[in-house]
Amino acid sequence: MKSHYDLIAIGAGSAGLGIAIAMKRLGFSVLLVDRYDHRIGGDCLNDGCVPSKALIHVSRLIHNAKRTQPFGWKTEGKTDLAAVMQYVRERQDIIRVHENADYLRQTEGLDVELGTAKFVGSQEIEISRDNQPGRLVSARNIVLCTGSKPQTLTVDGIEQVNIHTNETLFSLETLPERLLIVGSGPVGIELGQAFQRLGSQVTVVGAEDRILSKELPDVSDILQKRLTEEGIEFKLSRTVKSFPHPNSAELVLENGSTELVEFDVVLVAIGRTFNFDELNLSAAGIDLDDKGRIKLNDYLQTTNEHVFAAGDAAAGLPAGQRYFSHAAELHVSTLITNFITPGQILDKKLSYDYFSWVTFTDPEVATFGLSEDDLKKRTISYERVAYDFAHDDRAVIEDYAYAKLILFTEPSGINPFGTRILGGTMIAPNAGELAQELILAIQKKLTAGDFFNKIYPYPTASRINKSVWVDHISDNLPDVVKKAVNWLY
Ligand SMILES: Cc1cc2nc3c(=O)[nH]c(=O)nc-3n(C[C@H](O)[C@H](O)[C@H](O)COP(=O)(O)OP(=O)(O)OC[C@H]3O[C@@H](n4cnc5c(N)ncnc54)[C@H](O)[C@@H]3O)c2cc1C
Ligand SMILES: NC(=O)c1ccc[n+]([C@@H]2O[C@H](COP(=O)([O-])OP(=O)(O)OC[C@H]3O[C@@H](n4cnc5c(N)ncnc54)[C@H](O)[C@@H]3O)[C@@H](O)[C@H]2O)c1
Repeated sequence: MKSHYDLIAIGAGSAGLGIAIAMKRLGFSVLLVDRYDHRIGGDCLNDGCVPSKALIHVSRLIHNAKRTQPFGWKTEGKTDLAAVMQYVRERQDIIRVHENADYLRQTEGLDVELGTAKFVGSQEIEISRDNQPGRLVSARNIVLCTGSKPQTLTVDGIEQVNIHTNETLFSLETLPERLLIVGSGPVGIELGQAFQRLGSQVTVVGAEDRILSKELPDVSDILQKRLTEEGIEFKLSRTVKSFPHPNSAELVLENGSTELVEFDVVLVAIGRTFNFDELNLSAAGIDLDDKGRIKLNDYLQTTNEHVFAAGDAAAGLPAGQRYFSHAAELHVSTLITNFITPGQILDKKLSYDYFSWVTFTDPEVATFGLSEDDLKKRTISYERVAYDFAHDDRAVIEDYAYAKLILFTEPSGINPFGTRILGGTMIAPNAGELAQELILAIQKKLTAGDFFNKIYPYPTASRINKSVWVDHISDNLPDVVKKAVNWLY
């Protein structure tokens, strides 16, 4: 193996794999480093997106089977969690066939080194295993793709509790009767619904007064109501004060009063922290900010001009933090564009203006483009257009009339057909798929007229993307336009 590369990627998760493979395919010499072969694929493959979505898939099958009872079917039985986790592992193994060191070496032609990387100079790292002195390698540019790990909960009595994070949860073999989830963000809520559907009694404790606090309150309210109907108990505006007993948690409310909840297993899902401790960042002149994130400029560059960050490790971006596999994809494409663009003046700044994400609950929540907060901060004029699926035939047929689409659009003006979408949120079954057309519309600056003129097969669920405009345009047609068409008739 070489000792100097065009690029070294530290960490082989979504970010590291993405940049290493793309740069190698472009003809650069690339070294990809991760601690162990089985960590290749990072959080997403090993203990994030893939296992959680596989678990959600099985839990949905079980839930849907139970819903056939009113039509004469009898469904009974108990979830065999060992079999469910076996299914999860099998899905991971299928993906792992092309996410492992041998495959990457042989098929992608990458140099892959297994070991822990630490900086020993501004463009030089040492890769060691088992704390033994390791190999020294340098590169023109180094990209930190070291990801994130779960925040730990530090309260009295925690050592006596059967406690898990997303890193250990998927090795459970027996379904907990009572699962206490601390944290009401996407990890807690997605996995909470999955375990409730598998048969656990789930209680969610959240510090804030609503679940999924990064979403609009309208949306989190609808979701919370539906999850409550499925049997999840919510203990919001509360934190865990202590675990006085291996099976009970003392919760503290905002007014200082306390209450006890009983459980068998705890899942902690209270956000993310970073893997910077072993990297010896100071040896390369890489500074952290006061929140422990790597200081970055808009071009994902650290305080060392040859070192960049991507993926969860890039939480210190001026544009804000986004912990998603596809945020890593966006970081990678921005970095590569800038690496191969002549002259810094043409470099692309990282922007989340067209970014989107999906929370894979049932119903799903899809959020895209500029948020209402972004619009207010940037003093951009907008209108809030809300559409209830109660008026949509497909939603009536398939019993999701509770669903909702909220768009932030340009003000209608004299020609409502020319209005464009700026951002929005949808809560509905398959919202993640339904919203893709809206996301493309934002990116390609499509107008209300483009949707209006499209004929959607009846009764496709995506007709909603037109219906919202039909109602909005009808409501906002200026009198002068009505007079003109009446005259023309
Ligand atoms: C339960 C859960 C569900 C999720 N679901 C989704 C989802 O549905 N969709 C979505 O988009 N996102 C989802 N995410 C988020 C997503 O998993 C992460 O944003 C993504 O995996 C981050 O990728 P990354 O490459 O930045 O980091 P990681 O995947 O964490 O990879 C970092 C790698 O760096 C290695 N590393 C760290 N330090 C060193 C070092 N010093 N030397 C060598 N190697 C090192 C680690 O071993 C690791 O393999 C989910 C997260 C969780 C926890
Ligand atoms: N579908 C997806 O794309 C998906 C799914 C899961 C996770 N993720 C990513 O993973 C990241 C991490 O998710 P997460 O849910 O762990 O974190 P999060 O930061 O999004 O949410 C954590 C929640 O826990 C609460 N909390 C913090 N400390 C607490 C305490 N002591 N007691 C009670 N509540 C407490 C916070 O107020 C917050 O609401 C997310 O930001 C998301 O980007 C994405």
